[in-house]
Amino acid sequence: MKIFNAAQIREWDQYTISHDPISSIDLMEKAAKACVRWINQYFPEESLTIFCGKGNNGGDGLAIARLLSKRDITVYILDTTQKGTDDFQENLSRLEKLPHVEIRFIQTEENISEVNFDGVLIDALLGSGLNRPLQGITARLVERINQSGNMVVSIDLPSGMFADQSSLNNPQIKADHTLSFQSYKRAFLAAENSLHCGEVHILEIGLHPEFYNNTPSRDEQTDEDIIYTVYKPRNSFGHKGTFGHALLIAGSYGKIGAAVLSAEACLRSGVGLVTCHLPSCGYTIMQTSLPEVMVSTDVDKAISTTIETDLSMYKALGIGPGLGTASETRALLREVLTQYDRSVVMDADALNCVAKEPELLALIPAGSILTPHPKEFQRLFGDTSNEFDRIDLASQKAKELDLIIVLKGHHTLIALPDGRRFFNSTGNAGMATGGSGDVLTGILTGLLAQGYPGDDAAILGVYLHGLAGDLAAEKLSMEAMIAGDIIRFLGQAYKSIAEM
Ligand SMILES: NC(=O)C1=CN([C@@H]2O[C@H](COP(=O)(O)OP(=O)(O)OC[C@H]3O[C@@H](n4cnc5c(N)ncnc54)[C@H](O)[C@@H]3O)[C@@H](O)[C@H]2O)[C@@H](O)CC1
Ligand SMILES: Nc1ncnc2c1ncn2[C@@H]1O[C@H](COP(=O)(O)OP(=O)(O)O)[C@@H](O)[C@H]1O
Ligand SMILES: [K+]
Repeated sequence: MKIFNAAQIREWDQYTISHDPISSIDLMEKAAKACVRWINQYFPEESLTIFCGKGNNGGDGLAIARLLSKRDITVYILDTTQKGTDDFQENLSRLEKLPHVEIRFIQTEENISEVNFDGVLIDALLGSGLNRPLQGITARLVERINQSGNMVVSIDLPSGMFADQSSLNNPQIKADHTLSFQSYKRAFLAAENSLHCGEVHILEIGLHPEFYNNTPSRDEQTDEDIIYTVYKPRNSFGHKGTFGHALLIAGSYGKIGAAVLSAEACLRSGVGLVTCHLPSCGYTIMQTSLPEVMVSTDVDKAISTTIETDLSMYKALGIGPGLGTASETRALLREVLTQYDRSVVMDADALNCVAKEPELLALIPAGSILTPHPKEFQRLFGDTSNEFDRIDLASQKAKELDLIIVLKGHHTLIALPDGRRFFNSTGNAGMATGGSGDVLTGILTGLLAQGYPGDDAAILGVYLHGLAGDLAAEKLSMEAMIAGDIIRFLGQAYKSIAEM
C-alpha cells in the first residue's frame, strides 16, 4: 500500500472531486458518515463533545455533529479570526438548522475555562492542513483536552500532528483513537507519534483508485499484495543445492545462543545447507542443539578470529549476532568483507565493529543488507533529532553506499538503494525480547542463499519475521513469547503467505 504525503493526499481528494465526479461537500459527507458508523459502533451510548476548527477538518466535525444530532452532543467551534472554508461554512449552516444542537464558540482563553468536557471528546480542530506548530489559544485548548482525562477520538489526525513530518515536542492532541481516511499517513508509522495517535483506524471513503494507481510514491507499507509478488513457491524438483548454502559467522563465549537462534531461523527459512563458524567453545553447544547445522570452529576458544575455508562456496553470508567486537574479530570482519563479493547480512556486533572502524563501510559488498536497531544505527551513521530525519538519513545512506538498510522497530523500515522505502506492517511488542534480531539475521541470510534478490529478501524476510511473531503472540501472549518462538511459528507464517 502506497503511503502518500500531505500534498499528495490533497491531490487525491481533488482528483476524486473532478474525476468521480463528486462535489467536495459530498466527499466530506462520505468521510463524516464513515466516522459516524465507527463512533456508533465503538461508543453507542456515550455523550459526545465535538471540537471543530474552521478548516475542512472542522467541517468534518460539524457534519459528524449533524449526523449524530439525535444523540447527546455539544459542539464547540474554535473561532479565531480566520474565515471558515466553504465546506465548513456550508456544514455550519446545515447544523444551525437543527435548533436542538448546541453550538458554542471559543474565542478567548477565558472561554476555554467554561468548556464542559463531557463524555467522549471528538477532535476535529485541525487535520492535514496543519502548516505550523500549534500556539496560543489553540495550544491551550489542546492542552485542556489532554488534561481532561476523557476518551479522545481524533478525526484524520490528532490536531497539531503533521501528516508527514516530525511533530516531536509540539503541542498536539493525545488521542485514544484516530479515525483517518483511505490510507496510512507517514505520521502513523513513527514511534515518536504513537502516544498521540492511539489506535489508528483507516476508514474507506472511496477516493478515486486511478489516482492511487497512477501516482508514484517513494514510501510503501508492506502488505499482502507486495508479499504475493515477492514470495517464490519452492521448486518441486529442487535439491539441497538448489536452495543454497549459507554461512553464519556468529557467537562468542556466553553468546553462543545468538548463533543457535540465527542458525535455526536460517534453516527454517528454507535454505539447503547451513554452516556456522563459531569459536571452539561453541562446537558442542551447536552440534547438540541443531544437528542439521555444520560447524566450522575457530582457532580461538572464545571469539572468532580467522576463517580458513573458501568463502566463495557459500551462496550467502550472515555475520554479527553475538560476535563481539574484539580487535581480532574486527580483523576477521575486514578479511571476510575483502574476500567475499556477494551480498552479506550484517547485524549487531558486525555493525558495532564497523562503527568502531568506519573505513570498513567501504568494503561491504554492494547490495548487502544491514539490520541496525536505532541505537546501532546511531553508532554507525550518527544522531538525528527525530525519527523522520533518521529515516531520511537511512535512505540517504542506502543510496550513497548502495546497501539495503533495515532499520528495525515497530514498523521496520527497509530503505533500498534506489530510494524506495518500505514500512513493515507485521510484528508486535512481544518481539522486544533478546534474540529476536538474531532470528531476523538468520531468515534474511537464508532467503539470500535461496536466490532471492536483496530487496525481495529484505521485504519478505522482515514481513515473515513479524508475521511469525504475531502468530507466536496470538498463541502465547506478547509477554510470554521469546525469540525461539518466532522460529517455531515461521512454518505457520510461511503457510499463510503461501495461501495468499
Ligand atoms: N474534500 C476534501 O478535501 C476532504 C477533506 N477532508 C478533511 O479536511 C482536512 C483538511 O482540511 P484543510 O486543508 O482545510 O485543513 P485543516 O482543517 O487542517 O485546517 C487548515 C487551516 O488551518 C490553518 N492552520 C494550519 N496550521 C495551523 C495552526 N498551527 N494553528 C492554527 N491554524 C492553523 C491553515 O492556515 C488553514 O486555514 C482533512 O484533514 C480531513 O479532515 C475530509 O473531509 C475528506 C475530504
Ligand atoms: N514493539 C515492536 N513491534 C514490532 N516489532 C518489534 C518490536 N520490538 C522489537 N521488534 C522486532 O524485534 C527485533 C529486535 O531486534 P534487535 O533489537 O536486534 O534484538 P536482539 O538484539 O535482542 O536480537 C526487530 O526485528 C524488531 O523489529
Ligand atoms: K483532528
